[in-house]
Amino acid sequence: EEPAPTLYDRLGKTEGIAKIVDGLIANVGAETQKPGTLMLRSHKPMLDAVNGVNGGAPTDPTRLTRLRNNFIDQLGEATGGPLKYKGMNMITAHTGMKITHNEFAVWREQLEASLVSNQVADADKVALYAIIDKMHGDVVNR
Ligand code: HEM
Repeated sequence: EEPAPTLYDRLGKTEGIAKIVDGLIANVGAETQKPGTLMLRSHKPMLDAVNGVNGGAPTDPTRLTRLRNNFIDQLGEATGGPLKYKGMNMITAHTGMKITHNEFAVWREQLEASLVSNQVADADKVALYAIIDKMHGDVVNR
């Protein structure tokens, strides 16, 4: 008998998780362009490194790609897939950003919009949010 599909399988394996992460990144990127947005503050150092400042050369053009690939690995591992997260732990990755609960909530709305556009089933969203929300304390107020 076949083993029950894991959350990793139900999300569409690495390809499905990559689409979710790319949707999140696109949504957060669009959010950082809005006037008065909460999301620019925490993301500005990374965006400056990727885009360069005042027409200057980027100092770290692959920084966002590394975050993307690390996030895919992290979710691919945490949902029961064969991927292995090799990035920083969540406390270290977010220390110094002083992310507020409110900023976390906006980021979570960007994730929600990606889950909706990728047609993730409600039960799978609940399972994914259980993973995400467990990390709230490691990400917020660091
Ligand atoms: C549970 C929720 C979250 C998870 C799972 C998560 C995951 C990650 C991961 C895997 C990295 C890359 C670490 C590395 O490359 O070693 C990262 C970096 C980052 N996170 Fe998060 N994150 C979360 C919430 C947030 C929130 C709410 C914000 C801001 C509103 C945020 C902003 C950032 C930024 C700006 C970086 C890039 C660091 C840099 O390269 O400068 N994260 N996050």
